[in-house]
Amino acid sequence: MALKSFLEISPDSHFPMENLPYGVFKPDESSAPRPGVAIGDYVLDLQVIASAGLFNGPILANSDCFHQPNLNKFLEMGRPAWKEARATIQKLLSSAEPSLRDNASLRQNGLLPAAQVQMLLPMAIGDYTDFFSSMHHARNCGLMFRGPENAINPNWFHLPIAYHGRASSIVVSGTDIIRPRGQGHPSGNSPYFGPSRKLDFELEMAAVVGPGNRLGEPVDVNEAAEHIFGLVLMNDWSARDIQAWEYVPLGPFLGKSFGTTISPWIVTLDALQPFGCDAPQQNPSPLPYLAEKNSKNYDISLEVQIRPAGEETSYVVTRSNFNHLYWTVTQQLAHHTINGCNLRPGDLLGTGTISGPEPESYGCLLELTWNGQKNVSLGGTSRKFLEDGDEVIFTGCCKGNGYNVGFGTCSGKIVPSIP
Ligand SMILES: O=C(O)/C=C/C(=O)CC(=O)CC(=O)O
Ligand SMILES: [Ca+2]
Ligand SMILES: [Mg+2]
Repeated sequence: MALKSFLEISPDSHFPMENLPYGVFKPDESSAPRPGVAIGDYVLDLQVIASAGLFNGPILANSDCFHQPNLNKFLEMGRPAWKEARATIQKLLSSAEPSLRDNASLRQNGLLPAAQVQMLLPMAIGDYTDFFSSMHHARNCGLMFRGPENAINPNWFHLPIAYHGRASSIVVSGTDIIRPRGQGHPSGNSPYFGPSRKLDFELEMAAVVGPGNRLGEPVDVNEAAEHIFGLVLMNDWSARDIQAWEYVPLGPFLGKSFGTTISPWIVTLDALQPFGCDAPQQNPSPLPYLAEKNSKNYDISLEVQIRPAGEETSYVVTRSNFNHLYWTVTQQLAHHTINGCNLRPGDLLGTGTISGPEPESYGCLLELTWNGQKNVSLGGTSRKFLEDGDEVIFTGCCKGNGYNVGFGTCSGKIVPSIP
């Protein structure tokens, strides 16, 4: 049974009372960024709510965490603060609670139509790491880049492989992506330099780090969930021609670092809790430091649409699910810290491309077109890789009984390379 708010919330909304995702926004161009929570078609301004003294629980009453231009301070406070904030906001928005419902001026200042505000990156991201945790994606990339002999390296089944990404070029949904220029090396030819000819998306999600750990003090895998505030949708834009030529032996560099897009709303692990499901059986069993008492994934349906340049209509090119990940986000986080590496509040851990087993569930054009050998159809037109003007739109949603816990969208449009 859905929780009841005094606000009218459509049953199709991604943002009912059960969700309450956090973001950062500006009410208008001239105002300062502040934290907010999405509720139906509105954004609840947490700075206004805090200034009105309505965060009156023991942890948040005297905190300035919602008077900040990003969520980092709140992320650092950890799960007790997150739980207190969620309980307070759920109560404030409920149909039975008068303090906001019956206060017209507070509603006027504190509840803004989502369509009118400008969303920003929700946190300052110090470091960004991208994992490689879908077995289907690993196998498909391996087949294309390395051949059938060693499509998946033996180490893949023993540890969550990752590379260090570039934090400075992470942008919020809606930001244009400039087609990168770089070197490619078609087989049998000399390298060329120019605009990427094989620009791709990668369907991913990412974990937002909470308190983090001190340098030299790893996080236990069974406590790793306490360090994850929530998840966002993520597009790890990838230039496949640049990547294929540069990545041996050190891994992704300029083929990935030109841009990564995340959705503006962080859906908390607390909101995702009802959608937890068993993670895949791991064979061989992981080493003890990666063995979880409770190995959990989430049932999150994911979809990618492309709106071709100059068209109003967008077309679904793939459907996948977060539960296809072989390595869980908690294993990823524990593994990241096992050598003593410190994670800090606001760090971003990409899951890796989330491909499922069927060709209709592959998470990037490289796999969907098998490196340009076939086309994906977009109504009257088709693509091997992205063209200038194409907009790529990700959505993610958990289906509850009579409600959704959704992520909204994560989108970006390709604009031409600089001349
Ligand atoms: O197989 C490779 O060499 C690399 C493939 C990727 O592009 C992987 C990557 O960015 C990680 C991921 O998204 O799973
Ligand atoms: Ca990736
Ligand atoms: Mg990227």
